[in-house]
Amino acid sequence: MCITTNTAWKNVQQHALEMSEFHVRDAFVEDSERFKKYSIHLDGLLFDYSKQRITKETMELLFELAKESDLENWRDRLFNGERINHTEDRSVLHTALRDMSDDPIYVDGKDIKPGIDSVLKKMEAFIDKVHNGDWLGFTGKPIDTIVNIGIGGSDLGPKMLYEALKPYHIPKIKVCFVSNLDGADLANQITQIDPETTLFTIASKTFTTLETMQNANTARNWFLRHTENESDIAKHFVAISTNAESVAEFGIDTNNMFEFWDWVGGRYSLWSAIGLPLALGIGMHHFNALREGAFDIDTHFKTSPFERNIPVIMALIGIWNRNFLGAETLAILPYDHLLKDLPDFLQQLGMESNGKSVDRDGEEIDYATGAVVWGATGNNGQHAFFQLLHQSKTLVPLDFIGSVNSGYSLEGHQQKLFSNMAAQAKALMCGKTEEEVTKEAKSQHDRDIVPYRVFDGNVPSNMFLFDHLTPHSLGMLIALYEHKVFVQGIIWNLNSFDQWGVELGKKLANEILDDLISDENTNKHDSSTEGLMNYFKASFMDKLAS
Ligand SMILES: O=P(O)(O)OC[C@H]1O[C@](O)(CO)[C@@H](O)[C@@H]1O
Repeated sequence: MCITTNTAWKNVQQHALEMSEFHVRDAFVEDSERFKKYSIHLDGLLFDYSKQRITKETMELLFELAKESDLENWRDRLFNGERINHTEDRSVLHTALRDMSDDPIYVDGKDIKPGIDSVLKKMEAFIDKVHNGDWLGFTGKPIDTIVNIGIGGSDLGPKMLYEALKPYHIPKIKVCFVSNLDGADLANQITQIDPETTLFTIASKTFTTLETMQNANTARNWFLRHTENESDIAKHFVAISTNAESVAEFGIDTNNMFEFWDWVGGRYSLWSAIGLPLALGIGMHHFNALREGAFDIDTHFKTSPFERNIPVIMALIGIWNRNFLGAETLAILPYDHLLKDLPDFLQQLGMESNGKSVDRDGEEIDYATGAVVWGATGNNGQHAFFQLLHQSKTLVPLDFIGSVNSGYSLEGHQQKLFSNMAAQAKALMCGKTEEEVTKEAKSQHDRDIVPYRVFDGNVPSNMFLFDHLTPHSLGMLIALYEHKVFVQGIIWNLNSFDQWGVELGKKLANEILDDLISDENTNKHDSSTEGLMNYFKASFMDKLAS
């Protein structure tokens, strides 16, 4: 099935040509109701998409596109646990992990809800023990530091949320995250922790990931340098995985393993036991509030008509910008310091899911898919990269994310922060015409530099404005993006839940490592790689020798 030959796709394409002269600034002048028409208020969240380059007709055509892709049916298949991740032959059921209803959810004829509940209960009991000081380290001291070792989906979500929920931190527990294979990451953490009071959570769906296994082994060796008794590992290492066999092989008692399942994708796993370090850091009740926020969005996604369905609208606007206006990237700009790691999290979610070039049927596609997702806290970005957003010829759609109220009460900050976010969105939309700049000129110099001060504007943005940043609202936010990515995958006719593109590099890294540590020159690789390896070998040996 080639989606670009479908009627709905062609209609949007034709419409995009007709929209070439459209400017959002003018659309607001022509329609005083525009903000109201293109914003949705849902449970403490204002989603405003009025600054997108869209009209009523654009949205109607995009909704048609969604219908033509059979989205409703795919949505049901997702929630019902069908094996829609066909290349890995798996269901995709992260939504089951936060399902607060009493309804069963079946995989292979078996209700998975009791298993989910049992792991949640195990997490809760464990967290209680740690928080109450009943889980003791090898010298009898209670645990006060958690070090999570994991990477990708086994790191980014819990880490981002732990930072984002700083006002909710349990004061006596500190949670750190180690992900990078570079020894600098673990080494820096190790200098700050006490083996007697530290608990390592080794988080890996597969329990084979090179980075995580290397860091976990190094952590275990470091720990064993402080105790003679190997059985003390049980008091300081727990595992979060789907792979009990490898966990046992590593030396962690499987009683200290928090299980999850192959129907949870890595980048969608924070709702599972992968959330354990987060729940240890903020408390199980706040972790549950996060799950509830996501469940509310699942319900919204399942039941709202497309015209009022936030993730569907987010997805369609993303497709409009990517495929019909030619935008190659999407910038995520949190105007909330605590959300500084959100762009990294959304980067994996969007790019690992939809960075594909064959469709569900394995056919090469001729249209653009996942945008490059990037970003940083908006206020800092203003003084770094916003120049390009305002005045270059590259179109960069933006998602602004902020909250009305802050978890901190420093006077004067919050209103100024909001003013900056609103000002940037406005400047990017309205721009500044030559006429306006000329009118303001007071001197000959001012008149000479008019062209440098003109802004085209018309830069499309979404605004996500929360009343408060809470576990519940963050659960909503993440679920919105998850479903957005899902909808886009359906319209692009992709499998959003595999990630074969990361395999080749992993395999080659192992091959290169084998050759790097061998004394012989194998000359197996291309000459560029050989050149690099030889340079590394020579310099590395020199260092060891010196
Ligand atoms: O949890 P694991 O199995 O260690 O995998 C970590 C990450 O590695 C990836 O497989 C990509 O390399 C991600 O999809 C995943 O989140």
